Formats: sequence, C-alpha cells, structure tokens
Amino acid sequence: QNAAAPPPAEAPIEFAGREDVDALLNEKIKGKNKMDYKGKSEQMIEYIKKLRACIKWLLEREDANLAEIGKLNGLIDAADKHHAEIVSQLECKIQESVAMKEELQKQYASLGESLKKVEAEQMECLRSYGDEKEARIAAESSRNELSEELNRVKLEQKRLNDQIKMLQDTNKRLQEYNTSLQQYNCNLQADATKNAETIDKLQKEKNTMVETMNGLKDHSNSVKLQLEMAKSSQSEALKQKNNLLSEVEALRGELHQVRDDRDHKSAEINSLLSDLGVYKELTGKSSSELENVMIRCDALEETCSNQTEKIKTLQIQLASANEKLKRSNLTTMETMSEYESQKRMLEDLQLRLTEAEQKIVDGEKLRKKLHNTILELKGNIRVFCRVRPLLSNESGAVSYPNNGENIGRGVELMHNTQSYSFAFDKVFDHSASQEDVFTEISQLVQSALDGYKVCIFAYGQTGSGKTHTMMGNPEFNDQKGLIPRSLEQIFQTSQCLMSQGWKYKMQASMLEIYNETIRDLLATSRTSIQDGAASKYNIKHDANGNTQVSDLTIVDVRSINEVSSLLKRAAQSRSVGKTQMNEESSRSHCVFTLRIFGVNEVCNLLLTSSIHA
Ligand SMILES: Nc1ncnc2c1ncn2[C@@H]1O[C@H](COP(=O)(O)OP(=O)(O)OP(=O)(O)O)[C@@H](O)[C@H]1O
Repeated sequence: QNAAAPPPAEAPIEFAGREDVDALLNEKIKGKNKMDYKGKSEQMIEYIKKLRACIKWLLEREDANLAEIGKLNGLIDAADKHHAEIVSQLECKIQESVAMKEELQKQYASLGESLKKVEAEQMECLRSYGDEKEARIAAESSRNELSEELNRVKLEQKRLNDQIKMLQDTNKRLQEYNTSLQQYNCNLQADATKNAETIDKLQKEKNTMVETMNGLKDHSNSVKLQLEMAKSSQSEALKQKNNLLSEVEALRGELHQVRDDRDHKSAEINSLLSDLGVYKELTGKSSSELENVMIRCDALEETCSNQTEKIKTLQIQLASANEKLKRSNLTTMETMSEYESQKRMLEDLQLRLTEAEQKIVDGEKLRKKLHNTILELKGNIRVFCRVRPLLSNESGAVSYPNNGENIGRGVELMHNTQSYSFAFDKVFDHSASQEDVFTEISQLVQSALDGYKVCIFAYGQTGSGKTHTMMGNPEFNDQKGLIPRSLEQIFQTSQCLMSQGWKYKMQASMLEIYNETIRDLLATSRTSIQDGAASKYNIKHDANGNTQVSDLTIVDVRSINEVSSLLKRAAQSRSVGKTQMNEESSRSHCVFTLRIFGVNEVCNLLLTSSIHA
C-alpha cells in the first residue's frame, strides 16, 4: 500500500537568499541514535532534495543573474557608450577648459601683473601721497617758518634801515661838524699866521725902533760928548780968556789975536751952542720920539703879549679842536666800520631774504602741485548732497546710514513705506552750517587762484535751498553762502600771494537764464535787462575751452566790498525780475563768473582761470 500510494505532494522548497543556502549547507544529518541508518538516510534524501532544490534555485538564480548580467552588460555597454560620449565631451570640455584655463591663467598672470602694477602704483601713489603730504606739511611749516623769518627779516631790515639812516644822519652831522671844525681850524690857522705875521712885523718895527733908539742914544751920547768937550773947551777958552784977559794987560799984542781967537771961539761957541740947542732940541725930540716909541713899544709888547695869549688860547683851542677832530675821525672810522658791517649784514639779510623768497616760491609751487594732486585724487568732479531742515508745514523721513561704507556719504528716504538709498561724495545733513559746506569746497577755490577753472553749482527743486547754499544772506557772517565766502577767500589769498610777487586782476559778470533767455544782471540800464535786448547775448566757446557770453557787462573788481555791492546789485536786478515775472522766477538759473588773471614778475609766470558759481 505504501509503495502504491502516491507520495504526498511536497511543498516546494524555497530559498530567500544566501542565508537559507548557508543554513542548508550547515544542516547536519542526525539519526535518533547511532544505528538509526533509516532515519539518517531519509534525512539524507530530504537533504539531497533540498540540495537539488537549492541547486535549481541557484541555477535559476544564475540564469536570472546571467540575464541580469546580460541586461547589465547591455546597460553597461550603453553606459560605456554614453560614458565614451561623455568622456569625449568631457575631453572636449577638458581641452576647452584647459585652453580656457590657459587663457585664464594668462589673464590671471596678466591680471596678477597688472594687479601688482596697480598695487605698486597704488603703493607708489600712497607713498608719493604720503611723501607729498609730508613734503606739503614740511613745505607749509617751512613756508610758515619762512614767512615768520621773512617778517623777522623785514622787521630786522626795517630796524637796520632805521639804524643805517640814523647812522647816516649821525655821519652826515659828524661830517658837517668835521667840515665846520676844519673850517674853524683853517680860520684859526689863518688867524694864527696873520697874527704871527703881525707879531713879526711888530717885532721888526720894534727892532727898527730899538735900533733907531740906540742910534739916537749913540747920537745923543756923542752930542753929549761933544757938548762936554765944548763945555770943557769953553771952560778952557774961558780959562784962556781969563788968562788972556789977565794977560791982556800984559799981552796987548796978543790981545787982538786973543780977541780974534776969542771971537772965533765965541763964534765957535755960538755955533756949538746953536749945535747944542739943535742937539738939545734933537735930544728932546728923540726923547719924546723915544717915549713915543717906548709907548708904542709897550703897546706893541702888550698887543704882542695879548696876541701871544690869544695865540696860546687859540693853540689850546686848536689842540682841543684837533683832539675833537681826532675823536670825530675815530668815531667816523668806527661809524664807517659799523656802517660797513651793517651794510654787509644788510646784504647778507637781503641774500637770505632772496633765498627765503625763492624757497617760498618753490614751496608755493610744490603746494600747488600737491594741492591739485590731492584734489585730483579726491576726484575732479564731486557731487555733494545737502539736506535742508524741514519747514513747519513739511513732513518727511530722511535718515543717514551710521555703519557700512556709506557713513557720511549716504542718505535714505522713505516714500510710501518704501526706502530709497542714495550715495554721494559727501552728504551734509540738515544741521550742517554754511561754513561746513564751504570748508569742503574751499580747496577748489584755492585751485582757481592756482590757474584752474572751477565750477560750483547747485541743483535741486524749487525751495530745496540752492539760493541759500550758494548766496545765503551776505549781511550776516554765519549766513553767508558759498559765493561770498569763496570771493572773500580769493581776495584774502590773492593779498597773501602778493608777497610772492603775484598780482591779480579780477573781472566779474553775472547773468540769469530764464526760459532759455539770457539776462545781464550787472547791466546798468534797467531797460537792457528787461526789454527784448536780452536776445543779443550769445554763448561762445573757444578752442581753449573757455565759454563766453557776448555783450555781457564785465566789471573789474579790486576788493570784496566791490564784489559785495555787485552781488547786491545783481540780487536787486533779480528781484525786480521776480516781481515782474511773479511765480515763474524760481525757475531761472543764475550764473556768477569771476575771471582771474595773475602775473608773477618774480617767476615770470602768467595764469588765467575762472570760477563759475
Ligand atoms: N540749510 C538750510 N538751513 C536753513 N534754511 C534753509 C536751508 N536751505 C534752505 N533754507 C530755507 O528754505 C527756503 C528755500 O530756500 P531757497 O530759496 O534757497 O531755495 P531755492 O532752491 O533757491 O528755491 P528756488 O529754486 O525757487 O529759487 C528759504 O527760506 C531758505 O532760507
């Protein structure tokens, strides 16, 4: 029965995976005991079945795998193809990339080079900027020092000039005094010579007189001797007469002779007496003459002693005058040497002054260069925004960024809950003063004096503050706008530059453009401003980039006051226009032009520039 009976339908053995196969392979054939071969063989058969099923499953799986592999190989082939395509595309791309990379590397290298160059240039610029800044500071300080030195030198020069003048005056006075002393000395010497001559003459006269007196004395002595002799002979004769008289008696013969002798002797006596009288007279005369001579001699001696006294006094005076002369000569010499040293010092100072002036001129040139380099670095065209305070009937929301790169140069507006940001070179908020705005542009004004053309203009809607910023209220210092402040700076700086040899001439003109029509605001005749004559003005540009308006009134201005009155005149002309044209006036544009002509004869330079506002 068992053999005939069909075996029960066996449940197909299924394998889920490798674990089932491993489990099958790890199965052990165990009988109920060691001798249970039947049980073991049944288990073995079962096991073989399972193995067969497993082999089948594995074969099926292998087929499936082969099919899968075939599919996969197909897929792999397709993928390979695709891959090959992609590879070729990639290769193309890689080649392109390589080419691009090379190109980029080249560009990168050239950019690197240019970057290096730019960096080097930048470094160079920064360095030169730093150097220039330092040089500028040094130049400014040296300019200040030099101007101080110049002032000191000027003061010193003035003091020295005064001293020299004083010394020259003293010298002149001393020379005059010297001349007068010499004159006086000459006079004294002439007087002394004259006196010496007079003394000589008088001495000679005195000698002659003494000689005459001696002669007369001798003569008187001889006459006296003769008189004595005559007296003695008379007494002898008398004796003889007595003898004769006594002998008369005795000697009558001899009487006659004796009488004759006597007569003769009497005649002789008479003649001798008469001689004696003459001599006596002569002696008297001589005595009186002698007395006169003696008196004259005394007078002459007195005169002589007086003259000697005078001569002595004069000689003393002469000595003191000579002493004075010597002293004055010494003083003159000293003065002359001092004058010479002062002159040398003055020459030295003048040399230093010239050098200082040259240094100032060089410093000024450097300053100009640096100033304009700085302006160029800052940008030749700059746009500022000024926000005016809100009026009482206005509302609005304006804010300023307080971080990021736009600090101080950004402004943010709110409109219909949307925020709009703007950036400029600089933003002046509503609290900025007229001076703050001017400080920012004042360097441009300096450039105008250095020969650059400068244009400053305000742009904005009606009531935004253009007139306030540009003109302001010139009557009040803190309300003055850019135009009056610029002009003040121009005039002040041009005054300072005069010391460096610069002479400036300025010409002002002012016009208004309304509805494309030009009106001359400085025209003296009102009709020419208001009537149809306005059409005669034409705008012309020349090859040098200068723009001119024909037939416009140009006024020479020499001081800030003249410019102020011109601005007032123009404002009046404007306001007259406004009255006549009512509300449309605010749409007009006003242009103020100052032309600057500078000449420097020291450096032989000439410049023309202009400032338009
Ligand atoms: N920064 C400011 N501070 C104070 N007040 C200001 C400022 N800016 C403008 N204002 C005032 O605002 C008003 C209008 O200014 P302003 O006349 O200068 O405008 P505007 O732009 O010239 O106008 P318009 O184009 O019509 O001539 C003036 O009363 C002026 O004083």
